[in-house]
Amino acid sequence: MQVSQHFADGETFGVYGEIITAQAARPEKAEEDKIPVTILTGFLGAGKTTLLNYILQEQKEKKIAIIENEFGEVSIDDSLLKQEKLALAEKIVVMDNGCMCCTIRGDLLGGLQEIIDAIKGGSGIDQVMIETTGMADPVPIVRTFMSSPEVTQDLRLDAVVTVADSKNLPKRLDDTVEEGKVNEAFQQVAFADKIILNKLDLVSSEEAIAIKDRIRSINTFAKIIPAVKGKVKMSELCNIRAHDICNFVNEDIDKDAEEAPELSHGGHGGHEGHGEHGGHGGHDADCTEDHGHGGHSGHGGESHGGYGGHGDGHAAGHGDGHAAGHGHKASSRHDGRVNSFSIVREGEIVPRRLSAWMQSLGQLPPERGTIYRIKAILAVKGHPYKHVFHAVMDISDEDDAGPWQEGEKKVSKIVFIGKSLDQKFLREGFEAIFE
Ligand SMILES: Nc1nc2c(ncn2[C@@H]2O[C@H](COP(=O)(O)OP(=O)(O)OP(=O)(O)O)[C@@H](O)[C@H]2O)c(=O)[nH]1
Repeated sequence: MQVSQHFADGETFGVYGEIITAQAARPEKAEEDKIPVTILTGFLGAGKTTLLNYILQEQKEKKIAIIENEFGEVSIDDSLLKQEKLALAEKIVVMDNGCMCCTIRGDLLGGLQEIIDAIKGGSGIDQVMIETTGMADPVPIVRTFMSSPEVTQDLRLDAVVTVADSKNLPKRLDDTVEEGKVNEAFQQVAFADKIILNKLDLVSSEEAIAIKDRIRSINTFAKIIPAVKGKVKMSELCNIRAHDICNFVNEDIDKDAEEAPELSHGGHGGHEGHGEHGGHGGHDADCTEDHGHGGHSGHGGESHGGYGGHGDGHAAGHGDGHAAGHGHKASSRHDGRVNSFSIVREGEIVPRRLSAWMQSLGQLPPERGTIYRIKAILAVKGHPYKHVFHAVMDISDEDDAGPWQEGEKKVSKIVFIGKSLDQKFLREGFEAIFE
């Protein structure tokens, strides 16, 4: 399905290749009236169940429904934890199928429908958590969600939250995976809107900082929350509107620059590193829609230089209106397999060029890398509103946020997360859509 966005001057643009959009199927109900859904992901044993139990036991202000999938046998420990959960949750739907990426759609839709029925039946459920045990990445869930108007009529995808094990995540990220397989730890970090850095009691403060930096190098915009035994505030997990792209306008990209001001000296692009681990594939042929990426040696940009900045720093980096692709987060020292970078650019975007560029991104040739996620706020010529764009793999959503204020600098920001991304190519492409 291709979606076009109409601008004041009558120009249109279609975006990002073949797309399933929430916008196309957007139901009438106001977003704030829908029940938020959090996808909880994380490596085996990272502490997802512990976190859920903590929330259910300690923070009872919400009535939570849980969807979880079971894989194989669970330990006695797990069973006990899950029994507790059963007693405390408002409703639990268990999906117990094998290959999640093949069966997710029907199962998940069935589970969500049960919950929607319970909501309509007056259960008072005001939060849904989907626990993704045994699953590499949340994309199939996001995809199912965003392409199912029967679900999005009543529920709204709030955030993908990943529980990371501070002790073991570094090892998992260093794992060499067989050719054609994905390193799941990278996926889980890359697709997160928020990361709960759990088990901090098991590491030194140096190790904690190192893993935080490493997470940041993979995912520029996810907020990282420190935790022990999953003790995080409910407000950190639920109703955070991380998937509400309009909410992104004032956050995310700038936040990163603020966090690392000492790194901010916008002005030069990254140099390329090399990732010997190429693509990754799915479980089987049927899974490739969600997991299949051709295996090939790739190169990934190591990012050096600060995050170009904003406010004054930004003006210094971009004031002359060209300075392509400047300013991005210093990081990605470890490898070029999965990383993120951002571009901030002042000026106005030509709608027709944006259209062509977005479409080309949707069909990025393998040698240019694989885009996992994009978040962007765009200043489009002739368009009075901030245009926001959010893509998870090939699933995208776009909308208008607030209007540009009188005298406000027209600054566009875009963040990419992906594998073996050709930064130079993407930066030049972005630069070329401006007037
Ligand atoms: N030391 C320490 N142990 C923790 C922490 N959080 C969880 N654990 C323990 O880690 C083990 C795994 O925790 P779970 O909550 O079952 O992890 P999970 O991610 O749900 O595991 P799966 O469902 O098997 O993927 C349990 O023994 C927990 O008690 C923590 O912050 N510190």
